[in-house]
Amino acid sequence: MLVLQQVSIAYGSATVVKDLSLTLQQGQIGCLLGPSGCGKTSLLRAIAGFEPVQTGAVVLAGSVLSEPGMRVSPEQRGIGMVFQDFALFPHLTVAQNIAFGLQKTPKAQQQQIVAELLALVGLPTLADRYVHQLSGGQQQRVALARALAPQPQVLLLDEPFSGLDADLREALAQDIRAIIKQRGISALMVTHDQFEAFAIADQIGVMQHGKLQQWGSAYELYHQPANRFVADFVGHGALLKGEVLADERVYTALGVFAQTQSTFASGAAVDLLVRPDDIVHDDQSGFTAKVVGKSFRGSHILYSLELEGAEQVYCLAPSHHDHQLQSRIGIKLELDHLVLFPRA
Ligand SMILES: Nc1ncnc2c1ncn2[C@@H]1O[C@H](COP(=O)(O)OP(=O)(O)OP(=O)(O)O)[C@@H](O)[C@H]1O
Repeated sequence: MLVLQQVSIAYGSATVVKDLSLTLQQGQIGCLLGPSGCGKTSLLRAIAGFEPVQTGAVVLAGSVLSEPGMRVSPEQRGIGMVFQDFALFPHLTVAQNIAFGLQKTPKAQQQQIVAELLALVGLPTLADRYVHQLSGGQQQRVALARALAPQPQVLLLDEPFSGLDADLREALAQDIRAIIKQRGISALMVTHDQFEAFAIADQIGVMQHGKLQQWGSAYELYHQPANRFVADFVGHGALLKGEVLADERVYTALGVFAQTQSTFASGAAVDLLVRPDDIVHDDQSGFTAKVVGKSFRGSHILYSLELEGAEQVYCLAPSHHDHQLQSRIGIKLELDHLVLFPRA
């Protein structure tokens, strides 16, 4: 189990990670998501032992690896790292790259481990190739095998797919998830791409300005975002103005809805999160909206709709529901539960 307890990281006087706590259970895959510069890589580097912590502690399987003034060296942490640019050695073969961290292991055993890992990452015949003779996806598999060779307890991956094209990223993300699960180790990955995080992670952390805004499953982030930032950052959505009525139901331009919990009292001004899949096209509905934008997504079309009163929402409709720009369509808002924020 990897535990971060109120970790802060600073470069000079600039604190770039603040009081960040999270727990990654043994065997779990976590992902850190967040805008550029929010501190994701700094946090990964601190876990790996390349940066000191100013406050708090990094604890792995009950042992403190970092605290202010103390840092176990990166080689002694039992943590493997896969970098964005793969960082493979060009003058070594695939097998030599994988064996790089095994110098204290007897040769025969090294060969066995390399063969096992090459099979695991699906490259059993490429042991003698050099890096320049491999595709990007193959290089990333070799980088993964090299990081796994010393049998780390935790694997850290910093944007491991960013140099690869979209189709390959998705396939590789699935494969890497399966490989990590097969080894039973924990992994923490940094990515810019939320769909990649959804595909690979058990738990996702959303960071902003060095702070962890929420740590939860993809489902929780999407359906129960902790705050506006997470609501906006994860998935598509719009905020609809609402007023809480005397009976605590919420009045909006698309109807009146009961609060899931009575969080907001009568008279409160709120914003209701509306996801594109919450809006359903229905010509029988008493509510209509004007089509002001349209984006074809293959099986679906994402519509931007303008309501009476100029508020905008999105609607994800099956792609045979083909409506013209500027036309008016009937819609209804179908909500399982309400996600409400106090009006900004
Ligand atoms: N070695 C360093 N010295 C000084 N400042 C640094 C150093 N490394 C990073 N920073 C700063 O720390 C902040 C966090 O950077 P970090 O690389 O951790 O963010 P990130 O979320 O990984 O960003 P990106 O998604 O763009 O890679 C940024 O403001 C960055 O400029």
